Amino acid sequence: MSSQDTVRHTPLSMDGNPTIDERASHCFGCGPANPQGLHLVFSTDTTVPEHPAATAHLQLDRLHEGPPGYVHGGIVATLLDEAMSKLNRPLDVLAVTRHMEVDYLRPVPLFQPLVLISRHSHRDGRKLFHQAEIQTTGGAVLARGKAVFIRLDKAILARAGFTQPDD
Ligand SMILES: CCCCCCCCCCCCCC(=O)SCCNC(=O)CCNC(=O)[C@H](O)C(C)(C)COP(=O)(O)OP(=O)(O)OC[C@H]1O[C@@H](n2cnc3c(N)ncnc32)[C@H](O)[C@@H]1OP(=O)(O)O
Repeated sequence: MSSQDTVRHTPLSMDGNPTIDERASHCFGCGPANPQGLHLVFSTDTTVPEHPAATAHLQLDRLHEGPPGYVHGGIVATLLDEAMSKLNRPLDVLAVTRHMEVDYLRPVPLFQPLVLISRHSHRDGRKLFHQAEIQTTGGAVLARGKAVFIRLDKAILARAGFTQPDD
């Protein structure tokens, strides 16, 4: 089953109980209300429910330049992180990135269509292990990321100091 998931990071079970990112819609990666954001639009694929995948198609310009003509490395990491974060909703968890590693395999070009793909690998208690790639439309892998996301609950939210912005 495939569905388009433009904004939400939060699990389906929280629908009707919007959390911070849903109310704000300013996520740099996918928030439609962020004027400087990347406005990524993902499709999530839950054909294999235990290994959901997310895909976005994008093309960047000089706003995101690092080396001349290529995407800044921090933006590359952002893209991978955002793609992996989109796996949490189909897994029905609210989670944030705890650890991420990036392999910069080839420079990522500006002004060319790119494909951003992520897939959930496995889970160990509250830890979720995800992977992501930035590819050319021909399937060449330009960058690869792996991350550990931590499932949040109310106690962790309070301990970590996450607070809700004013309405
Ligand atoms: C208000 C909030 C709203 C949230 C909205 C959600 C929307 C999301 C939007 C998404 C936007 C895009 C996404 C973003 O940008 S999310 C934004 C970026 N991320 C953050 O800001 C998270 C900051 N971190 C924290 O707040 C805390 O660390 C949390 C709360 C996550 C856990 O703090 P806590 O004190 O509870 O735990 P811990 O930190 O000691 O450790 C946790 C576990 O991790 C294991 N570990 C560590 N390293 C590794 C490693 N390399 N390989 C394998 N495992 C590793 C470690 O051993 C431990 O395991 P275990 O002991 O449990 O077995």
